Amino acid sequence: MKKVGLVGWRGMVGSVLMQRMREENDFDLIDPVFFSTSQAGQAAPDVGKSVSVLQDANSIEALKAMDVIITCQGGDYTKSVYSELRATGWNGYWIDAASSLRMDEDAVIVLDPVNSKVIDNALEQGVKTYVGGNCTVSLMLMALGGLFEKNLVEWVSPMTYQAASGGGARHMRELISQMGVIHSSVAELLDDPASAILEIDKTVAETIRSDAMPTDNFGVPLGGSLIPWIDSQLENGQSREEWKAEAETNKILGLSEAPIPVDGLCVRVGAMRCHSQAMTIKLKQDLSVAEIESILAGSNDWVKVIPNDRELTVKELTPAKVTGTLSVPVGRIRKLNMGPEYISAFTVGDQLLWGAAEPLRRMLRILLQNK
Ligand SMILES: NC(=O)C1=CN([C@@H]2O[C@H](COP(=O)(O)OP(=O)(O)OC[C@H]3O[C@@H](n4cnc5c(N)ncnc54)[C@H](OP(=O)(O)O)[C@@H]3O)[C@@H](O)[C@H]2O)C=CC1
Ligand SMILES: N[C@@H](CC(=O)OP(=O)(O)O)C(=O)O
Repeated sequence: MKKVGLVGWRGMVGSVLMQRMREENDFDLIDPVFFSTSQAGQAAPDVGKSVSVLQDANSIEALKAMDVIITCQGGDYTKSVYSELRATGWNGYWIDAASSLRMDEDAVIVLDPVNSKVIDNALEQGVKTYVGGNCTVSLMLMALGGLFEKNLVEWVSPMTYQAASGGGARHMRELISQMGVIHSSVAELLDDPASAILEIDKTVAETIRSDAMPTDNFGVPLGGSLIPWIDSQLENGQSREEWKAEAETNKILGLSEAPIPVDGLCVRVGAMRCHSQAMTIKLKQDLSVAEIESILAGSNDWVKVIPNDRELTVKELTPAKVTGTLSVPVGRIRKLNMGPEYISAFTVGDQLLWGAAEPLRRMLRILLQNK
């Protein structure tokens, strides 16, 4: 059995990965070794078989003994150990959730329901480094994969509504705390049916702007508001999150020589762990909505086309419905007034599942099948 080192397994993305690996009995197929940067020597998690105590995730010697390493520990960890580990001649498979290696020439971005051919090619060529894509990009491609596969997309402009979880566990906690502070500020007024709505609104606005709102993680209020910037600022005016849309989409699809333009604005909203995106798409041909829906629905087992109907849309195409599931609904598909090749679409997906953990465990499965 392959020795598989798991780093970052107790973090937020790592916990979702562990949950999925248990559900799919992945541990039956591997000899797992758990690592930690802070708890070496302590007991490893229970995965239904005997495992050693936690190993030191910074020990190159211990990492070198692995056939495969899966890490959800973050970019700083990758930067601190990856090159040193490779420099020793270690030729194992490195599977990573962090963005640091994504655009490296020697790395492939994995999203096998969309790019299994790119992955198969890379395996044949001996590529040993596989990185999960940015959550927004992976979720867009899970939804629109069929149109890309048939080379029907001239360009896409995704406008995103990204959940708090994209910032990490502390950001999720902060969002809920912010909501609690807002509610507490008007709880008595809410209990009184005769209270004036403008009084409630004024108190809420004052609370959101006040020091009572916990903002250590987001820097500004998110609850009752939104943040139209995600990640760092680039010189061309894009945010880094927006830059990833085109760069990663084309790398995932293997189109870097003739890239498809993908650009839009990324916005943080008060959802917990589902990213949503409203997309304007220019197609290369005038296709009927029925044809488009059929192409999208046929592209993988998780995409689900929601007819452009009010009742169905408000029930099926929301973070509340999708959270914690692998389903990737896409709807609001209609022709736009700009012309017959212009369509809209709206998609929702759990950014911790398809956006982070799931492509990693599936890459491990591909490796295990391959050898
Ligand atoms: N958040 C997201 O949406 C996405 C994140 N990623 C990538 O995954 C990386 C990890 O993200 P995320 O899972 O949010 O990070 P977390 O902060 O939840 O976990 C990272 C590490 O922090 C350490 N840690 C310290 N205290 C605790 C604690 N109380 N509970 C759990 N872990 C603790 C653990 O390492 P140790 O055991 O060594 O102490 C853990 O592996 C990111 O840096 C990013 O590169 C990728 C896609 C999406
Ligand atoms: N930046 C994403 C989450 C993330 O971790 O992205 P990446 O894996 O590209 O760093 C968000 O905030 O929603």
